[in-house]
Amino acid sequence: MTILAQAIEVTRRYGDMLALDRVSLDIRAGELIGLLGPNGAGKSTLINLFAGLRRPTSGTVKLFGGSPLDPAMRRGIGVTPQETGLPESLRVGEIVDFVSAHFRECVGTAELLARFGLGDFAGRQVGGLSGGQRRRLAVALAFAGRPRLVFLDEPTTGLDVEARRTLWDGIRAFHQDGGTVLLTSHYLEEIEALAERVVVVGGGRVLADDSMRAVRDMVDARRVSFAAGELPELPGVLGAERANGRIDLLVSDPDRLVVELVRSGVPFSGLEIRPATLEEAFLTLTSKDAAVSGLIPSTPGRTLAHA
Ligand SMILES: Nc1ncnc2c1ncn2[C@@H]1O[C@H](COP(=O)(O)OP(=O)(O)OP(=O)(O)O)[C@@H](O)[C@H]1O
Repeated sequence: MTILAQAIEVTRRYGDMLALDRVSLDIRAGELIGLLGPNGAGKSTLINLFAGLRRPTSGTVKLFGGSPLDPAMRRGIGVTPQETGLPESLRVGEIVDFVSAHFRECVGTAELLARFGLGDFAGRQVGGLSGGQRRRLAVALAFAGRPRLVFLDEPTTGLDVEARRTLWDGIRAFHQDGGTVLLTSHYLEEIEALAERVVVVGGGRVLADDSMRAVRDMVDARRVSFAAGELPELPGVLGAERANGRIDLLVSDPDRLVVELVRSGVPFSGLEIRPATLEEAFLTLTSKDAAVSGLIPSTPGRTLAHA
């Protein structure tokens, strides 16, 4: 499959802050990729690099085989940043016309607005739109110039359920026509609804890169926590941490773990079992401490991206 955009061993620093640390990622034609990660993980930075808005400190970023700094390459992409300021006094239709005028081919104002549920608002001033309508307009603008590749940074933050679904439909329609999308989100359900491939970033690194299904399986983990001394080898442990006298084990089958723990005869107390959050699951799975602590043998899942 054709690679449309590529990050190769990309590092980006802001002063002392390491926002991206040797990240490699290929975006192939026709993919709908969900980029998932906690605040500050480096998602926006990665989009800004692909969009030519920032340069890497080291490593290479390619867009359509060329440089993202080249306007000819950038004309093939559409971007909606996390925050957009649209002129309040312009009408919705005028803004779409203005953006479209920058591209050789465009979707057309009426069709674009209809796709994003804004068909009735072409004549309305932006100042008269609700927050959700503005956000939908900002996302629609990324598609105005018939891009091959679209980057959407948290497209649905702040939208109600109906507006979110309308926006998802617009994104899906573009994808079904062969378009390629990379979108970021904090919401697993959003990534689940849209993406086929999921890239999880944390602390500036790619922590996992796999199909939605494989990532879902990884996240279906439970955290079993208790106080104990040295542990024997226990089955099905995906990750382990020891802090403040307690041991935290990330497991897919907590019942089996507890049975084996009792069987081992190791004294323990204060047993707690709770679902692992997405963030916890990935951070624990990739925790170097778990592997080197000697607490238990650590066997990272096959889907993990290795350092
Ligand atoms: N212009 C900047 N100057 C200094 N530090 C920055 C700048 N932009 C980003 N950072 C830092 O780089 C890190 C990555 O930021 P980035 O915005 O890429 O993360 P993110 O995953 O998009 O986060 P969020 O989900 O909160 O939007 C953060 O620690 C952030 O504070």
